[in-house]
Amino acid sequence: MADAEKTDAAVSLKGLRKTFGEVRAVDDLTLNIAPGEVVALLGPNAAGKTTTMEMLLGLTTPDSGEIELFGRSPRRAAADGLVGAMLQSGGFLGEMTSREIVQVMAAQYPKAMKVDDAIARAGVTKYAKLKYSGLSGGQKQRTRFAAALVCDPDLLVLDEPTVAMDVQSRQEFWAAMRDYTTAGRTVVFATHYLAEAQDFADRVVLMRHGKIVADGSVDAVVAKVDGRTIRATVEGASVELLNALPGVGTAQLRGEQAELHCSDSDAALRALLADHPRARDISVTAMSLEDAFVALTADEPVMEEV
Ligand SMILES: Nc1ncnc2c1ncn2[C@@H]1O[C@H](COP(=O)(O)OP(=O)(O)OP(=O)(O)O)[C@@H](O)[C@H]1O
Repeated sequence: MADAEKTDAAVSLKGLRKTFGEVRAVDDLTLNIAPGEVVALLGPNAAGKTTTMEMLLGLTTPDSGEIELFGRSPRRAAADGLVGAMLQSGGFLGEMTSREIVQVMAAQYPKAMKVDDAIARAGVTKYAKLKYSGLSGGQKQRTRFAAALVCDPDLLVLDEPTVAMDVQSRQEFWAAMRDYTTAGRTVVFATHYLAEAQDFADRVVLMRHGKIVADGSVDAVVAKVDGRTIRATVEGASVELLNALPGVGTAQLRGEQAELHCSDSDAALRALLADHPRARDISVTAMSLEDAFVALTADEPVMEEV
């Protein structure tokens, strides 16, 4: 990205590296996020998502590289109330009520929103007077959300925000987030729920081994992986032979259920039917975000036989 554009970025990460002993958690990562973008950080376990977010927030120091949030250092941006965060690590004092927790956060910022507004937006009102230690996992998550929101930040950083929430809580959470982002705020969130990325993010950044392997809209990321998926019930097939079919990239076989990720699904289907004329329940589908995720983050071609 050009320098002129970079200074306008909500988030600018340049050449970030972080190692823990032998592990390269984040490996030369460069990423610019414009104000108003909602970005999902995706990747398998240990891809480096949390480490990236912790560096972005100034909680971990990179070995090398540069970080700017709205043209400021992460600590300056946080002190100025520009950033709200909801992380997996760290907790609150169990003896405090949700309301007290949000109040304490609000007291740190001169331009914080009203405590009751943050509590209402995060859906905490009903149990705001209960002690944090007695809350369910999902209620704790919502309290953290209220605490992140109360400084009325321009940038929200959320690490697996809905992890302990039930389906209804999750829906309410994303509805609250939509309200928040319609005002043009920037959000970076990590999730293992690809549907959340699909429904909510303008842009997905897919990480693997500390590097970015795909970056763009869901459609653009899915389009990075050629082809379609053929699913069929096939008797007497072997995964090696399915993998050897023309047009097949990777094949999985679970019992008689074959799943072929294809670069040329027409050629693959013709060959499959030639070899297995009794193949049945055949479907051919375009790649999903999940297919693209697997294809782009797998260490080895997926070859499973059960
Ligand atoms: N404080 C630490 N000490 C040692 N190793 C660490 C530390 N923090 C992270 N790592 C390692 O760095 C790598 C990246 O971890 P990170 O938590 O950033 O991944 P992640 O993508 O957030 O994973 P997950 O989806 O499981 O939350 C992992 O191999 C992890 O074990």
